[in-house]
Amino acid sequence: MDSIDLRVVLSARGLRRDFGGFVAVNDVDLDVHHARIHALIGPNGAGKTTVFNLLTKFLEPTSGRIELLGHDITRMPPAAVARMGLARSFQISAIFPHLTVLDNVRVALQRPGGLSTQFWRPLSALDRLTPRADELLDAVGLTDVRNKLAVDLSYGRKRVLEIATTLALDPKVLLLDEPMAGMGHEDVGTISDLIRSVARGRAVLMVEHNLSVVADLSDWITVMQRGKVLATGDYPTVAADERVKVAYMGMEEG
Ligand SMILES: Nc1ncnc2c1ncn2[C@@H]1O[C@H](COP(=O)(O)OP(=O)(O)OP(=O)(O)O)[C@@H](O)[C@H]1O
Repeated sequence: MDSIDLRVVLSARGLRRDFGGFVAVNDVDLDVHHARIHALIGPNGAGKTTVFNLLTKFLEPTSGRIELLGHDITRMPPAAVARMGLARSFQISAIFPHLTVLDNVRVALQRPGGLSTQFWRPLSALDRLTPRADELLDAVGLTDVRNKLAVDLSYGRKRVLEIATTLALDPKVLLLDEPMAGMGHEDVGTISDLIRSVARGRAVLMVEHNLSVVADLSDWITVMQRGKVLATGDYPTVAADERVKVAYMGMEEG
């Protein structure tokens, strides 16, 4: 097997987070591989968002260890982890609605590490970033709306723009929070294609409720329930797991 493709870029061991007496994440092990799409799924309240918050260091783990690209990041601040190559794509709130699509990407390109936007720089100072911004817009299919205000884009394309601003950081690992939330049928196809293409050069870990998208996109799946890993494997393996079927019984598919 190809050692590069199978490289573990992000891993967690024995990850735990307590809130008062409540254990939201309990002894979670996770390995995220370069150039693979890994889905984190599970019923509401399973602990998926808390795992994301722990991996990005928005929350401190109660115990356990997290490694990014072979470095222990367990006690590192979020900005340092972002600079090392871990990016999280939020929902569309992360874009500037009254800047153009191009300027949103150019602003994103001038903030290495992503967390310290330098607002005082005039936009004209961003001119040198235009070629790279155009490349990114082309890669995500937004060239035709490059000069539109972000606020005027459809919901789906706002989400694409938001992902493009995250890709401006050229992350090694991209965490996607429910990329299909609120998407219409057409947009689901567009975003799926985009996720596939961005995963060629980096690891993608996504929380997603839409199980047909998970089945279609994921190379590997971790199923959580009540804070713990219930099952892990490829889609056919976890879909055939009796414990997973029971966990999902009565739960509506996205
Ligand atoms: N800051 C907090 N304080 C107390 N409890 C919390 C906190 N954050 C999360 N929890 C609890 O931890 C559990 C896991 O929540 P989490 O949001 O991680 O689940 P989830 O799998 O992302 O759920 P959903 O699919 O509904 O988003 C829930 O019971 C939640 O109420």
